[in-house]
Amino acid sequence: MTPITLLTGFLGSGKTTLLSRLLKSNDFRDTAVIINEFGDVSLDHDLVDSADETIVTLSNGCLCCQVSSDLASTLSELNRRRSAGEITFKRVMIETSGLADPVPLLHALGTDHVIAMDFTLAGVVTVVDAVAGKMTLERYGEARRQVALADVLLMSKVDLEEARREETTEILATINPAATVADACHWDGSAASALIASGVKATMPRMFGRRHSQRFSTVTLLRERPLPALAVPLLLEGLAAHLGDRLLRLKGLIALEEIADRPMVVHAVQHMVHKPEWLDAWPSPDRRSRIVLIGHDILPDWPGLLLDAIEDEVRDAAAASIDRKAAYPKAG
Ligand SMILES: Nc1nc2c(ncn2[C@@H]2O[C@H](COP(=O)(O)OP(=O)(O)OP(=O)(O)O)[C@@H](O)[C@H]2O)c(=O)[nH]1
Repeated sequence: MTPITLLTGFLGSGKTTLLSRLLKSNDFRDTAVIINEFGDVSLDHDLVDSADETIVTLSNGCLCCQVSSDLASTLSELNRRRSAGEITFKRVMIETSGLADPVPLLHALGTDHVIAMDFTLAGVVTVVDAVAGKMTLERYGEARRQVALADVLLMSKVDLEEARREETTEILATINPAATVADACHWDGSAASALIASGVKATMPRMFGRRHSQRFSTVTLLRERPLPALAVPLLLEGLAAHLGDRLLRLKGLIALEEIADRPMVVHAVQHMVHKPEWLDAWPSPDRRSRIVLIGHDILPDWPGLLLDAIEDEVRDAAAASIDRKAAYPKAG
């Protein structure tokens, strides 16, 4: 039987960051990964630095809404490829979308006979963002269910605001007192392997009604032409100022005019914009900038129009500055 670990946690809590780190450890070699993203353009696959052939992306929707068919067929296909000698793996990690309700996923893992023939649930790991955690848990039922069903709760971002640790620990204890709580940054490959080896089983939940407490939507911005660097902070500021609480998550892989060979990675989680990072190289031949926004009540065309306006303004300002320099009389 191949153990499956469910890695869950609300939007931007740090699932992909944890997964990337685990996959680099020796204990986690031979892991097949299924990544589910909410938007129709997937970025996490590009941000997890690991062997491509054992990573499967399920985008265009939330796994919990179409669970039994998609999950069973993905796991069957991984199994078929392993039997055919095309890939090897000893365990499976499923990174759910940040909006996934784990209940139908756990139900499918426990009851689907196709899955049950070869796979067994080894535990649920839920990442909780210590900075945004309190507000998220108060507002979103999805986040509370992810915490309630965890075997292990991993707190991320305590390095950003250590003062939130106690408050978040108390809230987690009220929702799920039985779970082990640890810091995400200290949770390494051997701790994860120990969980899998111990065979911790999430209690099989009863299926219950409404999966998403609100209507969430995604907006994707795609741009063929690299963006001027100054457009990026202006876009992030503009989105934050106008969307406020309606913007839950933004992530992007951006081609900049000034640094063409290395894509910039931007993340924002609710009101917090994380420091941008640069990948060493483009992960695929697709060099378009792609920015995904997830939230509610976002007019679908508006972020694109804002980006166009900012891009025009930045280019006009750069052109005007060049004109001014040319018109300035040279000394001597
Ligand atoms: N300082 C700090 N930043 C973190 C930590 N964990 C994650 N981040 C940052 O938080 C942002 C979101 O992290 P991801 O790993 O992409 O979050 P995710 O849960 O996979 O996001 P979704 O897939 O959109 O739900 C990134 O900028 C990470 O670098 C942490 O423990 N400390």
